Amino acid sequence: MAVPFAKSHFLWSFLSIFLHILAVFLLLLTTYVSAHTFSDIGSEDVDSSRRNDLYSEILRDEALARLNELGKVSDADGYLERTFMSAASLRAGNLIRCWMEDAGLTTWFDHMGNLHGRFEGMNRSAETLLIGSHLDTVVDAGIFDGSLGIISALSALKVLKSNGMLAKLKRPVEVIAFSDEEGVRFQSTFLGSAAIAGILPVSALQISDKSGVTVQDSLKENSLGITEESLLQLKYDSKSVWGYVEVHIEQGPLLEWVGFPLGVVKGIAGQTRLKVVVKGSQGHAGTVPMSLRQDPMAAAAELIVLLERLCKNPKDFLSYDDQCNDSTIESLSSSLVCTVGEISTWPSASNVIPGQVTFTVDIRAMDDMGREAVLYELSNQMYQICDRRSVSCIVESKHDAKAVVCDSELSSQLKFAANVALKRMTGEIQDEVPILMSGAGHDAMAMSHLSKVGMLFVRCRGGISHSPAEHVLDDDVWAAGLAIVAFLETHL
Ligand SMILES: NC(=O)N[C@H](N)C(=O)O
Repeated sequence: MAVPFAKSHFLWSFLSIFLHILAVFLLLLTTYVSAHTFSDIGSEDVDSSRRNDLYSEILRDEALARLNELGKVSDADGYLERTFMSAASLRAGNLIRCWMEDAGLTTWFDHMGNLHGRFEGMNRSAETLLIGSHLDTVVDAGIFDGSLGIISALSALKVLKSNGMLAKLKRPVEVIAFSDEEGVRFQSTFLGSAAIAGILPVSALQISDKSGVTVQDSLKENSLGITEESLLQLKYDSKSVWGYVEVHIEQGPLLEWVGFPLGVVKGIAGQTRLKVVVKGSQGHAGTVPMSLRQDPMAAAAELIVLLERLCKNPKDFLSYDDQCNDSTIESLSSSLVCTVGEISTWPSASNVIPGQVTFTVDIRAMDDMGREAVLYELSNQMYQICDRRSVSCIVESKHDAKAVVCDSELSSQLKFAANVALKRMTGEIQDEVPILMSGAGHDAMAMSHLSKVGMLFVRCRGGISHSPAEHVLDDDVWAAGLAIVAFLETHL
């Protein structure tokens, strides 16, 4: 009996050892196979595991709640208006400041009313990545113009804070909420970004608004005493800046047409703003014969129609001289736009021939030479009209910015980030992110004097902007935030 027992004991021992070896082998094999498989899939698999949680609470839900909250911070009842240094602008700044701190940033207001939020990252002496947009609005504005760029940057940084990556940023990142981009109060746009870029002349401090308050006074009223010296000190050292990035709603219909939530901006049209004052002879509407009138209103009407004619048909006058070649004329014709958006008369009564009419002129084109040629022609013909009508015309330049070409490398990085964001959202490789030109002006124009600039556009409904009807889809707000997260990840 003992022998079979010993035999079976031996067999059991053998079997047990064999099973142990097999188990260890299988374990090693599984470990090897899984390790091998993950390294093959790499980041794509990380993306798919994240797909269920792409920080939608922060990048979409909270961002939208903040955009709506900010959209209620207005100087007017019943519509949105926030102009440079107004009470609502200050309230908006304080609100954004809380959100900057919530994202882990150190904050301060500078002497031009810009709000800064900065995170030093792992190397505080490395060049800083600046991200920004503006907190001011036009009159009767939508809630996305400007605000979307600030909120999406803060949401993206908050995501990095929440997943522990903020501290791993290789360079300082600074978000700037610029105090003035629209130029509604003082007509001179980019007061905030131009100061930081070092291109705001000290004379800008003496520009007055309609009630005679100067830029300097408006800052002083809000305890931001600015002097010529402190203005000059606002300029950033270009060596300390890595680049400037801005997210903005497209304000045009192209992305909607092509069915894409995000686009990369290739360049921004140059722009000129003028104030035209036409002075005539004020009189009685019932007694002054038509032949004796020096009516600035009729003159202004003729000047406005002249502007429209020049801008609709630039070929008609540009082809007469040597200022532009065929391709310049072609590119000018496709991008030239001119607008008279504001007009006022004095004394403004139905039974009085006005004594004075003041109106604004806004001219934009991708081609600076062509825009200058339009200006030249306009002023020539304008003075002939004013002479013929015996009225005086004074033209004051309020703003002039040359067209800007965005940095190609930075644009490629933004394009990559946009593609990564859209892939993370949809799980699919998307078509190429569209490349667009911007007819609207942006702080990036001023910032291009300081560093390379890049911009991402976000689709808006019907291309509508500068209107309360401005609308961006919830998921497009999310896509913009995710694109900035993906862009920041390249700085980890
Ligand atoms: N993005 C904008 O709407 N910017 C301007 N202020 C503009 O006039 O284009």
